[in-house]
Amino acid sequence: MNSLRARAHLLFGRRSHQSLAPHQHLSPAVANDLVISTVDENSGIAMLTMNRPPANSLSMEMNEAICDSIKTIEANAKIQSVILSSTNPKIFSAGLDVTELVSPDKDRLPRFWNSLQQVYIDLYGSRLATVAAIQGHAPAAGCFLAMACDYRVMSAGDINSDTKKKHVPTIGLNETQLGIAAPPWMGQLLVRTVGFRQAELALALGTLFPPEQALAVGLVDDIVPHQKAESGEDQLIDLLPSQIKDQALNPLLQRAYSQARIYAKIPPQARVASKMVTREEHIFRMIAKRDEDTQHFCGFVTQKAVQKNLSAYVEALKNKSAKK
Ligand SMILES: CCCCCCCCCCCC/C=C/CC(=O)SCCNC(=O)CCNC(=O)[C@H](O)C(C)(C)COP(=O)(O)OP(=O)(O)OC[C@H]1O[C@@H](n2cnc3c(N)ncnc32)[C@H](O)[C@@H]1OP(=O)(O)O
Repeated sequence: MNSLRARAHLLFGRRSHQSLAPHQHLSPAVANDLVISTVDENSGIAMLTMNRPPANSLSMEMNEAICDSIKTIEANAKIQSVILSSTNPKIFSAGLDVTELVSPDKDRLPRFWNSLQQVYIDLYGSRLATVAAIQGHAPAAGCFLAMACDYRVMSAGDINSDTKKKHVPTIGLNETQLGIAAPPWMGQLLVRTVGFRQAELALALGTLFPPEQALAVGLVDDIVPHQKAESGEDQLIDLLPSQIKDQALNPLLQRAYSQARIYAKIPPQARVASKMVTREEHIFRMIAKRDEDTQHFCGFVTQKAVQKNLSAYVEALKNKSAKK
């Protein structure tokens, strides 16, 4: 147990981040614009709210802001749990910023990929208990963010009171639909989350699961109907950043908060040591294979056929948005 604790300290206590990250960090002020951090030392709970309109897509700067925010919260010994949420009520994260992938700058592309690897190392390997509050869509790397957390709660969707249209969020690794493959470590994370056969099917087909199906395969742990709650807790209200202060009666955030509180009450050494049991080898593998992974990614993405698919995909995204 002692040696396990020592190793837990090595991996989760000291930040691997500082010694490993081959990328520049943003100043906290900039990072705070992209990811808003709020903390409540009394409850031991923090909230990281992604705030990169329009879709919280993951640019290099966004990845760096996520890592910086985790690092800052981890440095506060009073905090044990963190909720990962979004200022956009319809999109948790649209995954990688696809504009990073099309006609990429050859110097930036590997740094961009390193920044995503760092999110894996820092979020999946965090000493904090992490709860994803998935209000809206979470495709591809958006799904990865959720899977890298310890617990996932997802909104069942809602009905627009004006148009009466139903909004149903979806989650999954849809890369094949873009003509690309999920990186091996992201695909393996899906295998560990939903099991081999479900992952094999979902990866090949690029399945985006609506909430009920996501729950059925184990991609999320809980789904929450949208009906507004009758009352909110003061502690949650205090934790919400001003951009989403009006969400105190949102049952999804309330559910995420209650789960964060459950985690915060578990003795941290025991919680962190048990988190290591399932995650340590995968974090170390990423660290060991980081350069190889970056080379594969850059080689794959810059292929002519892949660039053609990605360009067409970005064009279709823009056209879709313009038609609204
Ligand atoms: C040994 C073997 C080695 C093998 C090596 C293999 C290595 C693998 C290499 C490849 C790995 C690549 C990994 C990729 C992972 C990813 O994350 S790729 C990104 C995938 N994301 C998506 O497909 C999501 C695309 N977006 C949507 O589907 C929708 O936007 C939405 C469902 C999220 C939301 O829909 P809606 O609410 O209707 O909004 P929209 O009008 O569509 O979008 C609003 C706005 O946001 C912009 N946007 C959306 N998504 C992105 C994005 N991902 N990146 C950048 N921008 C995005 C969209 O263009 C609109 O913008 P404007 O209003 O036009 O400004």
